[in-house]
Amino acid sequence: MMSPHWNLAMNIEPSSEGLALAHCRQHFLLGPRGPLFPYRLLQAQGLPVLVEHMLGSFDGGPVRLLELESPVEVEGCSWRTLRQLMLESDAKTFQLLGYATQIGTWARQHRFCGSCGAPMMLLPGERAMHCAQCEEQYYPRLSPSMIVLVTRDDEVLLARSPRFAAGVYSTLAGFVEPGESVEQCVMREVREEVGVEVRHLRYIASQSWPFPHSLMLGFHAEYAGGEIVLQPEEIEDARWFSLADLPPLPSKYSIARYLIELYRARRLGFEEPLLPS
Ligand SMILES: NC(=O)C1=CN([C@@H]2O[C@H](COP(=O)(O)OP(=O)(O)OC[C@H]3O[C@@H](n4cnc5c(N)ncnc54)[C@H](O)[C@@H]3O)[C@@H](O)[C@H]2O)C=CC1
Ligand SMILES: [Mg+2]
Ligand SMILES: [Zn+2]
Repeated sequence: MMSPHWNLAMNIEPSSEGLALAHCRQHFLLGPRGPLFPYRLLQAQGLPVLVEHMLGSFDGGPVRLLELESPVEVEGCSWRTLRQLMLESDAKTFQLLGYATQIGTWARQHRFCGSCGAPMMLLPGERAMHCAQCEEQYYPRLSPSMIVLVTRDDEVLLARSPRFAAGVYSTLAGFVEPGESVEQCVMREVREEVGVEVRHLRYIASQSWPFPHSLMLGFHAEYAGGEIVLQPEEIEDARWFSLADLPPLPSKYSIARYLIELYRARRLGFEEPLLPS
C-alpha cells in the first residue's frame, strides 16, 4: 500500500508561508499550476473566506484550506469539481484534495450547533467544533459504506448507475444504516439493488472516499441464488461479466476497481494490483 506523502499536523506554527487550497462545495480553484497556490497570493485576493484550516504539510511545507462562501471568479483561474480533479491528478494530490474537501464540508456544515443553534468554536489542537452552551463536540462526519464484488466462479456481477460515465460498470455499494452491521448492509444492498442473495462474505480492504465523506469497506461475496432484478432509479443495468471480457471500469483510484482487479488476478493467476491509498 502506498503511504501518504503529506502528514496531518495541525500545530504547524502560524505564518504566511506555505501553500493553500481554495474550496467551495466539492469544487477547487484551479490556477495555471494546479489547485495549490502560494498562501500569500490567495490571501491577497480578498476572497470571501468562511473558515480557514491548517491541513498539514505537503512536500515539506504547510498547506492551508480556505473554505469559501461562494465560488468567486479569480482572474486567470477556474473552478473544477473534485471528480474532474481525480481524473487529472496524481495519487498524492488526489489524496490531499479528498482530505481537504472533507474538512471543508464539515467546517461549512458545523459553524452552528445543531442542537441549540449557537455559533461554535474550533477546539484548540483538535479537529472538532465545540458548542460552549451544550458542551458538545462535533467531529468531521464519516459515513461507513459497504462495497462488494459479487462473484460466480469466473464471472462477476457489475452494475451501472444512471450517474456513471457512458459504458462504465462497477461493483455494488451502499451506506450502512443505523442498527445494522456492515455484513447485514452487504446482504441488504445486494438484495435491494439487484435482487440476488450472497454468501461467504470476505472483507478485503477499506478506503476513504470523499464523495462526500464515505469510509468504504470492501468485500468479495459469492453468489448464492436469485435472478437479477434491477432496483428502479438506482440501477440502470446489471449483468454477469466474464473475467476475460470486462467492460470499462471506474477510476484507478477507486476501491471498486481494486476489488475487481484483485479477484481477476487471483482467479486467473495474474500479479495482484496495489490498493489505492
Ligand atoms: N470508492 C469507490 O470505489 C466507490 C465508492 N462509492 C461510494 O459509496 C457510497 C454509497 O454508494 P451509493 O450507491 O451512492 O449508496 P446507496 O446505494 O446507499 O444509495 C444512495 C442513496 O442512499 C441514501 N442515503 C442513505 N444514507 C446516506 C448517507 N449517509 N449519505 C448520503 N446518502 C445516504 C440517499 O438517498 C442516497 O441517494 C457513496 O459515497 C459513493 O460515492 C460507490 C461506488 C464506488
Ligand atoms: Mg448503491
Ligand atoms: Zn449547542
